[in-house]
Amino acid sequence: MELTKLIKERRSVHQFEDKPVSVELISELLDTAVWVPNHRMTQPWRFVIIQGEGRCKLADIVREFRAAKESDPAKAQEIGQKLYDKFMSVPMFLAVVLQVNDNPAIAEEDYASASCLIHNFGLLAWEQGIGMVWETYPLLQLASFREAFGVKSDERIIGSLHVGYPGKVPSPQQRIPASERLTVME
Ligand SMILES: Cc1cc2nc3c(=O)[nH]c(=O)nc-3n(C[C@H](O)[C@H](O)[C@H](O)COP(=O)(O)O)c2cc1C
Repeated sequence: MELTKLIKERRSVHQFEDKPVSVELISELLDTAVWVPNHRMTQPWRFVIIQGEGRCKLADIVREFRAAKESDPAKAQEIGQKLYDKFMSVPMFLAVVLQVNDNPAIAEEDYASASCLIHNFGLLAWEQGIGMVWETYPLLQLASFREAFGVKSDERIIGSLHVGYPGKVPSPQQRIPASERLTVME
């Protein structure tokens, strides 16, 4: 697909077909996605995929986490179950894990570089007919959620990517043209 079209037509996908995604394909796409600019070439990332039955553990954690916020047990059960079902409807969870750098300047550069990587991956996936959404929900800081992905204490999950074949593609949200925000100085 032409790059301009790919960039403009990619959407964040929230609803997926009940169809597995090939780990081999995702691994190949990630091998391409890592060709990002990366100051100091720290390459601080790694990736963890949870799919299939493995999703039950995540869905359980989410159900418990959300239900604990409700005082009414019936409401807790209902909302918790809704989230459980939502998580089970995601074919693949792909956590992007960064080694935390103690130097704030390097940590910021690392995050910038990893963001490029995630967008690369989103575009490459879209080209293959696969959708994703980059999720940054508070669960990323939850000990049980981090444990489920095998994240170590000096690591950070910067995104839980929900990946799958789109069940529904959202309408585009219009962008303000950059030309309206452009200042040229001579
Ligand atoms: C750093 C970052 C974090 C995001 N976190 C979430 C999130 O937690 N939940 C969500 O639904 N979408 C999240 N998104 C996706 C945006 O909501 C989405 O990109 C935006 O609505 C524009 O839609 P589009 O990607 O389809 O153009 C995130 C995007 C970025 C770049």
